[in-house]
Amino acid sequence: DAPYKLILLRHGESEWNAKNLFTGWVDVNLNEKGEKEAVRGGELLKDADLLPDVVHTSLQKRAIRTAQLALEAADRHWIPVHRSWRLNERHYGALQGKDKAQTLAEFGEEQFMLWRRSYDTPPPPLEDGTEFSQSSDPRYATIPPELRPRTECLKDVVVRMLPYWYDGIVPDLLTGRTVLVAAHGNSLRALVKHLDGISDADIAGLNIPTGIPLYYELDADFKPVTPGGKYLDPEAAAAAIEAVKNQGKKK
Ligand SMILES: Cc1ccc(S(=O)(=O)Nc2cc3c(c(O)c2O)C(=O)c2ccccc2C3=O)cc1
Repeated sequence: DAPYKLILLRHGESEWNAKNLFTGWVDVNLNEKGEKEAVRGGELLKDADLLPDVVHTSLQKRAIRTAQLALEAADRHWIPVHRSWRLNERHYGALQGKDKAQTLAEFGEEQFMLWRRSYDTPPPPLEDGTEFSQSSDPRYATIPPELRPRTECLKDVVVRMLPYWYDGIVPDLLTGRTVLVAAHGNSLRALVKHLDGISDADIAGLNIPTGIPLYYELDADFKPVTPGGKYLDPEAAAAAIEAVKNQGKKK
Protein backbone atom coordinates (compact mmCIF):
# COMPACT_ATOMS: atom_id res chain seq x y z
CA ASP A 1 0.00 0.00 0.00
CA ALA A 2 0.97 3.67 -0.23
CA PRO A 3 4.13 4.67 1.62
CA TYR A 4 2.69 7.51 3.74
CA LYS A 5 -0.33 7.51 6.08
CA LEU A 6 -1.84 10.84 7.16
CA ILE A 7 -5.02 11.35 9.20
CA LEU A 8 -6.71 14.76 9.53
CA LEU A 9 -9.18 15.40 12.36
CA ARG A 10 -11.10 18.69 12.70
CA HIS A 11 -12.02 19.53 16.30
CA GLY A 12 -15.67 19.28 17.27
CA GLU A 13 -18.14 21.92 18.40
CA SER A 14 -16.80 24.59 20.74
CA GLU A 15 -18.56 26.87 23.25
CA TRP A 16 -18.53 29.70 20.67
CA ASN A 17 -19.54 27.59 17.65
CA ALA A 18 -22.81 26.97 19.50
CA LYS A 19 -23.22 30.78 19.79
CA ASN A 20 -22.20 31.32 16.15
CA LEU A 21 -19.35 33.68 17.06
CA PHE A 22 -16.19 34.17 14.98
CA THR A 23 -13.58 32.44 17.13
CA GLY A 24 -10.22 32.43 15.30
CA TRP A 25 -7.37 32.70 17.83
CA VAL A 26 -9.64 33.13 20.87
CA ASP A 27 -8.88 30.05 22.95
CA VAL A 28 -12.38 28.71 23.69
CA ASN A 29 -12.96 25.14 24.85
CA LEU A 30 -14.89 22.27 23.31
CA ASN A 31 -18.45 21.96 24.62
CA GLU A 32 -19.89 18.60 25.63
CA LYS A 33 -20.98 17.81 22.06
CA GLY A 34 -17.47 18.61 20.82
CA GLU A 35 -15.93 16.30 23.42
CA LYS A 36 -18.20 13.46 22.30
CA GLU A 37 -17.23 14.11 18.65
CA ALA A 38 -13.55 13.81 19.60
CA VAL A 39 -14.10 10.50 21.42
CA ARG A 40 -16.03 9.14 18.42
CA GLY A 41 -13.15 10.19 16.15
CA GLY A 42 -10.79 8.11 18.25
CA GLU A 43 -13.15 5.14 18.21
CA LEU A 44 -13.34 5.34 14.40
CA LEU A 45 -9.52 5.25 14.27
CA LYS A 46 -9.45 2.22 16.56
CA ASP A 47 -12.17 0.38 14.59
CA ALA A 48 -10.23 1.02 11.36
CA ASP A 49 -7.02 -0.13 13.04
CA LEU A 50 -5.50 3.21 11.92
CA LEU A 51 -3.31 3.86 14.94
CA PRO A 52 -1.29 7.11 14.90
CA ASP A 53 2.38 7.04 15.93
CA VAL A 54 2.61 10.82 16.43
CA VAL A 55 0.15 13.70 16.60
CA HIS A 56 0.50 17.36 15.59
CA THR A 57 -1.93 19.99 16.94
CA SER A 58 -2.26 23.77 17.23
CA LEU A 59 -1.69 25.85 20.41
CA GLN A 60 -5.46 26.04 20.98
CA LYS A 61 -7.20 23.93 23.61
CA ARG A 62 -10.11 22.87 21.36
CA ALA A 63 -7.65 21.08 19.05
CA ILE A 64 -5.31 19.94 21.84
CA ARG A 65 -8.21 18.37 23.77
CA THR A 66 -9.66 16.82 20.59
CA ALA A 67 -6.31 15.08 20.07
CA GLN A 68 -6.16 13.96 23.71
CA LEU A 69 -9.73 12.59 23.76
CA ALA A 70 -9.28 10.82 20.40
CA LEU A 71 -5.97 9.25 21.47
CA GLU A 72 -7.52 8.00 24.71
CA ALA A 73 -10.41 6.43 22.77
CA ALA A 74 -7.88 4.76 20.44
CA ASP A 75 -5.79 3.66 23.44
CA ARG A 76 -2.77 5.63 22.13
CA HIS A 77 -2.28 8.00 25.09
CA TRP A 78 1.50 7.47 25.00
CA ILE A 79 2.41 8.76 21.49
CA PRO A 80 4.40 12.02 21.15
CA VAL A 81 2.51 15.30 20.57
CA HIS A 82 3.92 18.33 18.75
CA ARG A 83 2.09 21.67 18.93
CA SER A 84 2.51 24.72 16.69
CA TRP A 85 0.82 28.07 16.13
CA ARG A 86 1.16 27.26 12.41
CA LEU A 87 -1.73 24.80 12.81
CA ASN A 88 -3.92 27.40 14.59
CA GLU A 89 -7.34 28.35 13.24
CA ARG A 90 -7.40 31.30 10.85
CA HIS A 91 -7.17 34.65 12.71
CA TYR A 92 -10.48 36.48 12.06
CA GLY A 93 -9.11 39.93 12.97
CA ALA A 94 -11.68 42.47 14.15
CA LEU A 95 -14.47 39.88 13.67
CA GLN A 96 -13.23 37.77 16.60
CA GLY A 97 -15.94 37.64 19.25
CA LYS A 98 -18.63 38.97 16.89
CA ASP A 99 -21.66 37.03 15.64
CA LYS A 100 -23.23 37.10 12.17
CA ALA A 101 -25.75 39.88 13.02
CA GLN A 102 -23.07 42.19 14.49
CA THR A 103 -20.83 41.56 11.47
CA LEU A 104 -23.65 42.36 9.02
CA ALA A 105 -24.61 45.48 11.01
CA GLU A 106 -21.04 46.75 11.28
CA PHE A 107 -19.70 45.93 7.79
CA GLY A 108 -22.80 45.46 5.60
CA GLU A 109 -24.00 42.51 3.51
CA GLU A 110 -21.79 43.22 0.49
CA GLN A 111 -18.51 43.29 2.46
CA PHE A 112 -19.68 40.20 4.37
CA MET A 113 -20.32 38.18 1.20
CA LEU A 114 -17.02 39.35 -0.32
CA TRP A 115 -15.06 38.18 2.74
CA ARG A 116 -16.96 34.93 2.83
CA ARG A 117 -15.99 33.85 -0.68
CA SER A 118 -12.58 35.51 -0.97
CA TYR A 119 -9.22 33.76 -0.75
CA ASP A 120 -6.98 36.79 -0.28
CA THR A 121 -9.10 39.49 1.44
CA PRO A 122 -8.57 39.62 5.23
CA PRO A 123 -11.02 41.21 7.69
CA PRO A 124 -9.76 44.43 9.41
CA PRO A 125 -6.86 43.78 11.83
CA LEU A 126 -7.60 43.33 15.53
CA GLU A 127 -5.94 46.01 17.68
CA ASP A 128 -3.36 44.79 20.22
CA GLY A 129 -4.61 44.93 23.80
CA THR A 130 -8.31 44.73 22.90
CA GLU A 131 -10.65 42.14 24.47
CA PHE A 132 -10.26 39.31 21.92
CA SER A 133 -6.61 40.02 20.97
CA GLN A 134 -3.83 37.56 21.82
CA SER A 135 -1.11 40.24 21.75
CA SER A 136 -0.06 39.51 25.36
CA ASP A 137 -0.70 35.74 25.28
CA PRO A 138 2.49 33.98 26.53
CA ARG A 139 2.07 31.07 24.10
CA TYR A 140 2.84 33.41 21.17
CA ALA A 141 5.79 35.15 22.85
CA THR A 142 8.23 33.10 20.74
CA ILE A 143 6.77 34.36 17.43
CA PRO A 144 8.64 37.47 16.25
CA PRO A 145 6.09 40.33 16.75
CA GLU A 146 6.13 41.28 13.03
CA LEU A 147 5.15 37.66 12.18
CA ARG A 148 2.26 37.54 14.67
CA PRO A 149 -1.05 37.77 12.72
CA ARG A 150 -3.61 40.43 13.68
CA THR A 151 -5.92 39.20 10.89
CA GLU A 152 -5.67 36.55 8.16
CA CYS A 153 -7.16 35.61 4.82
CA LEU A 154 -7.11 31.96 3.71
CA LYS A 155 -3.99 32.66 1.61
CA ASP A 156 -2.18 33.89 4.76
CA VAL A 157 -3.10 30.61 6.51
CA VAL A 158 -1.62 28.55 3.63
CA VAL A 159 1.58 30.62 3.71
CA ARG A 160 2.16 30.24 7.49
CA MET A 161 1.00 26.59 7.66
CA LEU A 162 3.11 25.12 4.81
CA PRO A 163 6.52 25.55 6.55
CA TYR A 164 5.16 23.37 9.36
CA TRP A 165 3.92 20.77 6.84
CA TYR A 166 7.42 20.53 5.29
CA ASP A 167 9.51 20.85 8.47
CA GLY A 168 7.22 19.38 11.12
CA ILE A 169 4.97 16.77 9.55
CA VAL A 170 6.71 15.43 6.39
CA PRO A 171 9.79 14.25 8.37
CA ASP A 172 7.51 12.11 10.54
CA LEU A 173 5.85 10.62 7.44
CA LEU A 174 9.27 9.93 5.88
CA THR A 175 10.25 7.81 8.90
CA GLY A 176 7.21 5.60 8.23
CA ARG A 177 5.07 6.99 11.05
CA THR A 178 1.27 7.23 10.77
CA VAL A 179 0.62 10.91 11.51
CA LEU A 180 -2.53 12.40 13.05
CA VAL A 181 -3.09 16.15 12.56
CA ALA A 182 -5.77 17.41 14.96
CA ALA A 183 -6.54 21.00 13.97
CA HIS A 184 -9.14 23.52 12.74
CA GLY A 185 -11.44 24.10 9.79
CA ASN A 186 -9.23 26.62 7.99
CA SER A 187 -5.80 25.23 8.88
CA LEU A 188 -6.94 21.82 7.59
CA ARG A 189 -8.48 23.48 4.51
CA ALA A 190 -5.05 24.99 3.83
CA LEU A 191 -3.40 21.56 4.09
CA VAL A 192 -6.05 19.84 1.92
CA LYS A 193 -5.69 22.66 -0.66
CA HIS A 194 -1.96 21.84 -0.88
CA LEU A 195 -2.40 18.05 -0.92
CA ASP A 196 -5.22 17.93 -3.50
CA GLY A 197 -4.10 20.95 -5.54
CA ILE A 198 -7.42 22.79 -5.05
CA SER A 199 -7.72 26.20 -6.76
CA ASP A 200 -7.90 29.53 -4.91
CA ALA A 201 -11.46 29.91 -6.21
CA ASP A 202 -12.68 26.49 -5.06
CA ILE A 203 -11.13 26.25 -1.60
CA ALA A 204 -13.66 28.55 0.13
CA GLY A 205 -16.37 26.06 -0.83
CA LEU A 206 -14.60 23.07 0.76
CA ASN A 207 -15.92 22.08 4.17
CA ILE A 208 -14.25 19.46 6.35
CA PRO A 209 -16.78 17.89 8.75
CA THR A 210 -15.89 17.92 12.46
CA GLY A 211 -14.91 14.83 14.42
CA ILE A 212 -14.67 12.40 11.47
CA PRO A 213 -11.10 11.31 10.67
CA LEU A 214 -10.11 12.04 7.05
CA TYR A 215 -7.54 9.45 5.95
CA TYR A 216 -5.00 10.23 3.21
CA GLU A 217 -2.70 7.57 1.72
CA LEU A 218 0.09 9.53 0.03
CA ASP A 219 2.33 8.12 -2.73
CA ALA A 220 6.10 8.57 -2.96
CA ASP A 221 5.54 12.12 -4.28
CA PHE A 222 3.18 12.93 -1.39
CA LYS A 223 0.23 12.91 -3.79
CA PRO A 224 -3.06 11.51 -2.43
CA VAL A 225 -3.73 8.00 -3.80
CA THR A 226 -7.46 8.90 -3.50
CA PRO A 227 -8.10 12.60 -4.26
CA GLY A 228 -9.88 14.17 -1.28
CA GLY A 229 -8.91 11.30 1.00
CA LYS A 230 -11.35 8.90 2.65
CA TYR A 231 -13.61 9.70 5.63
CA LEU A 232 -13.72 6.87 8.18
CA ASP A 233 -17.50 7.35 8.37
CA PRO A 234 -18.42 8.28 4.75
CA GLU A 235 -22.18 8.45 5.36
CA ALA A 236 -21.86 10.82 8.34
CA ALA A 237 -19.35 12.94 6.40
CA ALA A 238 -21.61 13.23 3.34
CA ALA A 239 -24.56 14.22 5.55
CA ALA A 240 -22.49 16.85 7.42
CA ILE A 241 -21.12 18.32 4.16
CA GLU A 242 -24.68 18.55 2.77
CA ALA A 243 -25.95 20.22 5.96
CA VAL A 244 -23.22 22.92 5.89
CA LYS A 245 -23.94 23.59 2.19
CA ASN A 246 -27.63 24.17 2.98
CA GLN A 247 -26.83 26.21 6.12
CA GLY A 248 -24.69 28.55 4.01
CA LYS A 249 -27.65 29.09 1.61
CA LYS A 250 -29.99 29.95 4.51
CA LYS A 251 -30.64 33.73 4.48
C1 LIG B 1 -19.83 33.48 13.10
C2 LIG B 1 -20.50 33.18 11.80
C3 LIG B 1 -20.96 34.22 11.02
C4 LIG B 1 -21.56 33.95 9.80
C5 LIG B 1 -21.70 32.63 9.39
S1 LIG B 1 -22.42 32.31 7.88
O1 LIG B 1 -23.55 31.41 8.11
O2 LIG B 1 -22.74 33.56 7.21
N1 LIG B 1 -21.34 31.53 7.00
C6 LIG B 1 -20.05 31.98 6.84
C7 LIG B 1 -19.65 33.31 7.00
C8 LIG B 1 -18.33 33.67 6.83
C9 LIG B 1 -17.38 32.71 6.47
C10 LIG B 1 -17.78 31.38 6.30
O3 LIG B 1 -16.87 30.43 5.94
C11 LIG B 1 -19.10 31.03 6.48
O4 LIG B 1 -19.49 29.71 6.32
C12 LIG B 1 -16.00 33.09 6.30
O5 LIG B 1 -15.15 32.21 5.98
C13 LIG B 1 -15.60 34.43 6.54
C14 LIG B 1 -14.23 34.76 6.42
C15 LIG B 1 -13.83 36.09 6.69
C16 LIG B 1 -14.77 37.04 7.07
C17 LIG B 1 -16.14 36.70 7.16
C18 LIG B 1 -16.53 35.40 6.89
C19 LIG B 1 -17.93 35.03 7.01
O6 LIG B 1 -18.77 35.90 7.30
C20 LIG B 1 -21.23 31.59 10.14
C21 LIG B 1 -20.63 31.86 11.37
